[in-house]
Amino acid sequence: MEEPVTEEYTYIVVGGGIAGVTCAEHLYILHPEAQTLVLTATPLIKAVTNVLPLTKTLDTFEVEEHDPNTLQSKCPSVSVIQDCMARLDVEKQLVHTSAGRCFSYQKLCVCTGATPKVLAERGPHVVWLRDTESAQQFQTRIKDARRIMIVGNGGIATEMVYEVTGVEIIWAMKDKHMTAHFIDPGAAEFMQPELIREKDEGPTISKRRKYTVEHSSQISRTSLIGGSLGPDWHSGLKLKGKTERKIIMEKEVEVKRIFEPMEVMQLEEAITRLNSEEGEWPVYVELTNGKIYGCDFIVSAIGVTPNVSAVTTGNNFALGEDGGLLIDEKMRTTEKNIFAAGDVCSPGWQVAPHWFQMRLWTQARQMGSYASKCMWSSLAGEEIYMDFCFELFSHATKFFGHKVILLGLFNGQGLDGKYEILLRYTRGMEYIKCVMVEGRMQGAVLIGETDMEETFENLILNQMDLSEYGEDLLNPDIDIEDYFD
Ligand SMILES: Cc1cc2nc3c(=O)[nH]c(=O)nc-3n(C[C@H](O)[C@H](O)[C@H](O)COP(=O)(O)OP(=O)(O)OC[C@H]3O[C@@H](n4cnc5c(N)ncnc54)[C@H](O)[C@@H]3O)c2cc1C
Ligand SMILES: NC(=O)C1=CN([C@@H]2O[C@H](COP(=O)(O)OP(=O)(O)OC[C@H]3O[C@@H](n4cnc5c(N)ncnc54)[C@H](OP(=O)(O)O)[C@@H]3O)[C@@H](O)[C@H]2O)C=CC1
Repeated sequence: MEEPVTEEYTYIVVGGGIAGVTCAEHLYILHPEAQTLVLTATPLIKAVTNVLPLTKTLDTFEVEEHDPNTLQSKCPSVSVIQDCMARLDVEKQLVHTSAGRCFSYQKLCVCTGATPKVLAERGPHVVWLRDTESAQQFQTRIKDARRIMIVGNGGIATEMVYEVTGVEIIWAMKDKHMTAHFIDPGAAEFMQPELIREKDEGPTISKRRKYTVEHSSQISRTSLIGGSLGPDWHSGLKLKGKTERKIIMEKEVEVKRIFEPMEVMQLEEAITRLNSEEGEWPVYVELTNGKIYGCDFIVSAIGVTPNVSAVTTGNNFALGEDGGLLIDEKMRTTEKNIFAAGDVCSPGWQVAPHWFQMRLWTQARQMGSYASKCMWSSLAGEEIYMDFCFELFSHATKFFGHKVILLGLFNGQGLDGKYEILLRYTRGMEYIKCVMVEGRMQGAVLIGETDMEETFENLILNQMDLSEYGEDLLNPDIDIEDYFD
């Protein structure tokens, strides 16, 4: 067979999500004369807009889906090609694609994101949420649903429980309290009243410029490589079932078995555990606490796995414990001239005491930006220093309609339970938690319009001894910003 012609690029970025697009945009700023290729499996790419700095390490921003031309017209030396990286030849520095094309690079950045982990017993009744296509499928299924089961206790489960109306939801979680992946039991209790409230149904106005992927065959449902959605995944969707909203939380459980109706009816012992008024459901789930629920479908919201297979096949990349591409402090993988950023990577450097990885939009953007500097500097022979954003974990989001800001070791991560907590709590208004070790602030959770994020960010970063202030640190009558800003 004839070898394809090799098309030459200085930089290749694989992936059109936040990490990849940010990396390409910043490569253009740093090195506009270089030819950069963004190779992406999806027809639409992500773009960050309306960036508003909240603190030194924290921005709020919106993410839109765009036609690739938008990036190409903004950054003329950046080309976007919709194709899938099928094989990577690290020796010859070549990327081979599914369409049979071949590209050479001097520096490559892998930004292929992550794929949802799906319950082991996946089948036609198990769905997940990752990209535009899976969100649309969820919308289609929810409209005829009376009861669904959501499995997981992280970001997606939390947002889905809040956004979906007109359906009975069984929320099955491993933990003792909801949203444990992000918040502590106190904060969960603060949010609890919103759980039972039926969310106002405003008009479904899409904040995101909406593009419909017309040819769903372009990405097969099983390939799981669509670009990841973000905070506004629900805007523009109608997420209403056909009954009354009701939430049943099943805590400290996992899924034991998933049954088809025929199978469950054959199990006499199972029938006795079913609620007699239930009638027939398309699928049944047995939980580890012995309960069996019938439902219309199951949502698997149990986290993500880095999407590394396209690069690891035939190569020897070192991987982190969670299966991501291991990267050093210059975002380099263990293969020459190959960098990685976003959900696909696992930081292998000695991270700062108040930073850790969470696979979030914010970090995908920060890593994409820093990776571009690392790629450029390694080509130009320039010295660069680690970006300041890796000094402090910070995340701004919304849960149950409340603004949530997480800073540093906000859940005492890595402190082995050896910390004190300072708390200020006004029901329905605000929840402020500080994690303290020997009078120094290590992390904070801020829920509501607290306006404390900048002050607390400084206090965590500068590790000032706050012992003398004791609980007055959160005294609402003392304006601590005057002391510490
Ligand atoms: C429903 C949902 C809600 C979320 N909400 C939030 C939130 O509120 N806040 C937050 O901070 N984070 C949120 N996240 C997480 C956040 O979206 C991700 O962490 C972030 O988008 C990851 O960006 P990425 O660029 O690393 O990967 P992705 O966005 O997944 O992009 C990966 C890209 O690589 C491409 N690709 C994959 N394989 C190949 C290949 N072989 N060849 C070519 N291209 C390939 C894909 O097509 C895609 O374009 C949410 C995630 C989901 C699913
Ligand atoms: N507002 C935000 O910031 C949002 C962020 N996201 C991000 O999108 C990505 C996908 O979200 P999501 O899927 O919710 O993932 P998350 O990583 O947020 O949460 C996954 C949850 O599932 C639990 N889990 C893992 N395995 C099982 C299992 N077999 N059975 C039951 N529960 C299990 C985890 O528990 P454990 O940790 O104990 O393993 C954890 O509570 C994540 O990177 C997330 O951070 C998504 C939506 C909103």
